[in-house]
Amino acid sequence: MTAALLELRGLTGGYPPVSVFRDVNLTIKPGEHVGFFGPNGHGKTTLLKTIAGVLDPWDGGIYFEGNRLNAEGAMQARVSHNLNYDLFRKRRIKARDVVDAGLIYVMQGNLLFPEMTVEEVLDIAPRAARGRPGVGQMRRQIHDLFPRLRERWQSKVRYLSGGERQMVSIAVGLLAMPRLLMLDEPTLGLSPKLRIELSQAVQNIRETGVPLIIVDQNVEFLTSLVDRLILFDHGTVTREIPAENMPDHAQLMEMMFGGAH
Ligand SMILES: Nc1ncnc2c1ncn2[C@@H]1O[C@H](COP(=O)(O)OP(=O)(O)OP(=O)(O)O)[C@@H](O)[C@H]1O
Repeated sequence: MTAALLELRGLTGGYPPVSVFRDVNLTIKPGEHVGFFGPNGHGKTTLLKTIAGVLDPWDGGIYFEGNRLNAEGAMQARVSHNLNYDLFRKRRIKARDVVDAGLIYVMQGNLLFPEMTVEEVLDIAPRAARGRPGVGQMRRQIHDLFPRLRERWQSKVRYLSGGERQMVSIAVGLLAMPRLLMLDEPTLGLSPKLRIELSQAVQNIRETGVPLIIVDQNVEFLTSLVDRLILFDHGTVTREIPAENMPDHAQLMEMMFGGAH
C-alpha cells in the first residue's frame, strides 16, 4: 500500500466559537491532483487555511508524508469571550512547520506587494524554500511554465491584470518547492481568455509532477485538471468522484443541488 501524501483524520475547525467544517476525513496519494467544489461559504477556504497552519485546527489530525503537523488532542474551549484568547493560547499548528514540510498554500486574491516588479517578487520568493534543492532550476522553469510573465518581467505588480497576478502568486508558491501545492480559487474574477491561459499554466505545473489541491468554482477549469473531485457541502465531504466519472457543469449542479438551481 502506498503511504498517503496528506491525510486528514476527523479534522474539525472554524472561527471560534463557530465551527465551519466537521470531522473531515480525506487521503491524498502521492502524485494525485485533487479538486474541491462546493457552494460559496461552506468552508473550503477555511479547511485549506487550517491545513496550511494559518488557522488552528480544533480537533483531529493533519498528517503529511506520515508526520503529524498539528498538536494531539482537542482545542480547549474558550474560557471567556472577553479575553483575547489568541494571546494566551499556544498554537496547535505552526504555518512555518507546514511550509518547511513542503505543503504550500496559494491564498485566494492578490496578496503581492504592488510596487515590486515581477522579477523582484520572484527574486525574494525562493527565501521561503531556505535552500531546498532544485529552487534554482525552478526559478529558470518559471519562464516556461508562465510564458505570459516573460513579457511582464519588469512590470510592477500594480500594473498586472488579475490573471497575471494569479500567475505570479502561483509562481511564488512554486518557488517554495512544494511537495503539495494548494490553490484557492485561482480563476476568481478572471476573464474566459485569462482562465484558459491560467489553465494551461496549471496544466504545465501538473506535468512537472507537483501534486495539487485546487479549490475553484469553475467546473470546466477544475475537472480538466484533477484526477479526483471532492464535493464539499456544509463543512463536510459529501462525495468523491474519480476522473473516469468526471461530471460536466449541469451534472455537477444536479448532484449538488438536485433540481433547485
Ligand atoms: N475571518 C473570519 N471570521 C469569521 N468567520 C469567517 C471568517 N472567514 C470566513 N468566515 C465564515 O466561515 C464560513 C466559511 O467560509 P469559507 O471562506 O471557508 O467558505 P468557502 O467555501 O471557501 O467559500 P468561498 O468559495 O466563497 O470562498 C462562512 O460562513 C464565512 O462567513
